[in-house]
Amino acid sequence: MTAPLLEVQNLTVHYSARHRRIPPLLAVDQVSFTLHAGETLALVGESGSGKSSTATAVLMLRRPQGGSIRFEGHELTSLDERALRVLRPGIQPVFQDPYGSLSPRKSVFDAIAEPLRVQGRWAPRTGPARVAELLDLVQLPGSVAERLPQELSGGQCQRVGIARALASEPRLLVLDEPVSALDLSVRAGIVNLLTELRDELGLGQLFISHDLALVRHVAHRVAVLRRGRIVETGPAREVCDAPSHPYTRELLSSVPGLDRLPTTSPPPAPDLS
Ligand SMILES: Nc1ncnc2c1ncn2[C@@H]1O[C@H](COP(=O)(O)OP(=O)(O)OP(=O)(O)O)[C@@H](O)[C@H]1O
Repeated sequence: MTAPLLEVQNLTVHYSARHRRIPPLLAVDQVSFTLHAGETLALVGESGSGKSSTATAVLMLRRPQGGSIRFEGHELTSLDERALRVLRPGIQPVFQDPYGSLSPRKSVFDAIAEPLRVQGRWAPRTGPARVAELLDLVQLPGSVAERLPQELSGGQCQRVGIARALASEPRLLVLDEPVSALDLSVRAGIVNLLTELRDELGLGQLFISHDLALVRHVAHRVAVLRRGRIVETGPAREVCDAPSHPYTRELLSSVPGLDRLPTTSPPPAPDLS
């Protein structure tokens, strides 16, 4: 079996209270999981369970107070900012709010070109062609390049956010509720795009969601977080169809229409050989 793309062990995240007599809030408590290339691992749990704090630590946007995060064999928690800057392109986020993650004053072209320029991968001859290629990869017409984010629909804007993430040639995408701010009618298109990109490019995906019906559809494995701890983990279909922890059952009972979802075959397991 190949080494995991991402290996998180005993991850711990605290937030200090403003008042020093109040103990720090333990948002993530000894969380461990692995993720392979080509695999989607979903982190689910109700609001405040520690999903985004885990994502923020994996992205190294905030250093955790304890535990280990290994990405492609590098221990991220022991690296300084300079060393992290070299590895950061490999782990890219896609956030919930498609408009909020793009500058309102930058055209789609500039938004996608920016990471290429910052990472020294821009050349006048090849740069524009790479932007066109990335737009094509997220199934947007080249004509959107000159538009501003506010001239796009939410779904188109999220596709631009994904293209911008892909510009860094990541191996891991951290998807923090990537469709929950979108109209129901466009969610399936974005979810299918993410799945196609995962399979085509062999990306690992850490898929954060409170929506178990969606997770059942897109993820290979799921880890259920409750108050910062993983209470249940396993293949997504097994956890969603026959949960063993009462908290997972409670989460599932609040999913409308889960029983009406089409019983399609589960996503093929990634090749871990
Ligand atoms: N910057 C912060 N400062 C202090 N406490 C925080 C901060 N960010 C998160 N928390 C707290 O940490 C806990 C976990 O929050 P987190 O945002 O990770 O959960 P979540 O599962 O992602 O929730 P949601 O689905 O609402 O985003 C919560 O109690 C939250 O109030």
